[in-house]
Amino acid sequence: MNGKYVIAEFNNVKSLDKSIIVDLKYNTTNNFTGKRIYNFSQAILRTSTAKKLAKANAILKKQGYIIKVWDAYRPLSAQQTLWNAYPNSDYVAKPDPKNIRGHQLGATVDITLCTLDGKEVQMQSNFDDFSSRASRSYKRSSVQEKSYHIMDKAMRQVGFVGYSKEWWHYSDNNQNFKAIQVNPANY
Ligand SMILES: C[C@@H](N)C(=O)N[C@H](C)C(=O)O
Ligand SMILES: [Zn+2]
Repeated sequence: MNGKYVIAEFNNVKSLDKSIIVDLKYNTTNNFTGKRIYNFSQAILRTSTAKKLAKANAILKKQGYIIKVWDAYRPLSAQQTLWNAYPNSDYVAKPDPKNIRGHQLGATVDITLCTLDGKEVQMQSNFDDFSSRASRSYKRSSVQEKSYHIMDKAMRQVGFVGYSKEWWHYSDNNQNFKAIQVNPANY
């Protein structure tokens, strides 16, 4: 990324709560494309969205859990690469420069839950399992149901809305942000 990217009203989630675990899957080849999609390791979000995530993490910590972030702000170019790899709007939002939203706005985050020692809890599917297994209405086992509800309740409590087809995908209920391309490495 180059000079057209500017610092704006974004925050690195770890600067608000360093206990949040960040493991950006698209900064690795361990994602559904098998390719590295971008080259930064910072999870950044709109400042007010990041504050909500930190609040959810504080709620979860009292219950013995920590949030792990798999993806946060996603540049438009990255969204295009994901769309090219899997052009199915049920599972990947089709990028539209005239209608920037969700990850590309920095107001959406992909997460899972870990225990306080950093181990992922059992969820109903892997990240980016683009099948009915990922659906919020999937019939979960009792262990999966417990983890899902603990995470979902905390996220809803602070103002996130879960996407029906992907249990890991949460959008801030405020998406009223001016679209801007930034370089997460600057945060
Ligand atoms: C690609 C997947 N992790 C995801 O975030 N999907 C939604 C629909 C999106 O692309 O915004
Ligand atoms: Zn997502």
